[in-house]
Amino acid sequence: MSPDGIKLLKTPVLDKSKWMQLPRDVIIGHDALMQLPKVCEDLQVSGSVLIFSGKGTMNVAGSRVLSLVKEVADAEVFIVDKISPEIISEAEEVGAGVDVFIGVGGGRVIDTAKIVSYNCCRPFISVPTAASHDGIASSRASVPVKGGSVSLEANPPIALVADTGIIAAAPHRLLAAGCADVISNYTAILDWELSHRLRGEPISDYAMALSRMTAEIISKNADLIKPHAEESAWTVIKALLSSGVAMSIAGSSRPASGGEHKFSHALDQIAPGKGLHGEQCGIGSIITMYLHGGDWRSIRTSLKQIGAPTTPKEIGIDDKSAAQALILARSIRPERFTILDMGITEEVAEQLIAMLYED
Ligand SMILES: NC(=O)C1=CN([C@@H]2O[C@H](COP(=O)(O)OP(=O)(O)OC[C@H]3O[C@@H](n4cnc5c(N)ncnc54)[C@H](O)[C@@H]3O)[C@@H](O)[C@H]2O)C=CC1
Ligand SMILES: O=C(CO)COP(=O)(O)O
Ligand SMILES: [Zn+2]
Repeated sequence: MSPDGIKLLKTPVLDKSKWMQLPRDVIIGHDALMQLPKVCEDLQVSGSVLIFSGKGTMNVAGSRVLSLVKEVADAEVFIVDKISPEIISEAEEVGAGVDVFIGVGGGRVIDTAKIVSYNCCRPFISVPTAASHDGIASSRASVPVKGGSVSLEANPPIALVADTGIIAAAPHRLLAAGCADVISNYTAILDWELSHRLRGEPISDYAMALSRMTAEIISKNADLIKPHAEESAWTVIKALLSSGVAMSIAGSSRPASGGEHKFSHALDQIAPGKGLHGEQCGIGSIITMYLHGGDWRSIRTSLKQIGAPTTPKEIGIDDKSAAQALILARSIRPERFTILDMGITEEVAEQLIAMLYED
């Protein structure tokens, strides 16, 4: 039985075999970056290292990572200014023959490092500079493609090095987005259960339980998530790690990505560069929780307490575009069945967006 008492169909176990990959070394804390040479030693990293970083995150942490890694190996830098299949191919050419990859930055940098590492069959180390997304330790990489987005199998990091000093110093908007990405697990799970009931899609009770528990921890502690506090960075990083592990257990992003994520991917098409991934997922989650008949107001309250946006207007997106994204969502990854795939008319989409502004 599922926690809500619903009888769930099980996949036959006899012919089942599963390979889960999880991070080996996890270092979270103040000045964790300084542990990098030791981590490299522990993992027997020597030879050549390619560091992926962004233009901004190079200054935040990339340069320090470069000099620390140079103590134990030859290291070069590849700057990732966006994630795309073309950039990934280019990075793979540069990375051919490299022993280890390190991703230092936000979600796009880390996903690039992760997918290149997988395609080059070499390990990667994740060094998030912000707690803005739950891909810091997952085994999936999200890549935008023409007309949508794909979730690709990738290497989870062999090590996660999360420096809470750096993460706490990042703009609060990024931390709040990470919390929203995790809170949206509530509706991702509801969508997964819906697809299980309607389509017979296999589910994982463990991945669901871990994902739900992670969302609960962030929601319950919403009033304790404060800007630029290292304790808050700790709490959120642990949640992002555990949400990533849920994805690795499931072997897909299903426990952490449902209709609210399809809505976010649709917004990336309709209004690119406005909201952060987690912010968009949080707004989507209020809507899909309403459609599931759940407590959408409490999702909204938690997001507000944390300082995450709850309306399209707050992220510079007009309501009409947001309503269009609710409709477009079903054409993104149609194989991922969610509540947004059940048919939403233009009129209903507009009403759902208007609801976000209600007291
Ligand atoms: N693979 C997975 O399982 C998952 C992947 N994702 C993907 O991750 C991406 C979203 O990640 P985000 O980090 O929100 O976006 P992002 O990588 O675009 O970063 C957002 C912005 O924050 C900046 N930034 C990062 N650290 C900073 C710091 N310390 N100080 C100042 N600025 C800093 C970046 O330079 C960038 O401008 C999306 O592409 C999404 O699809 C999201 C969740 C899970
Ligand atoms: O963002 C994710 C989980 O938070 C997973 O990404 P996808 O929506 O690309 O599968
Ligand atoms: Zn997400």
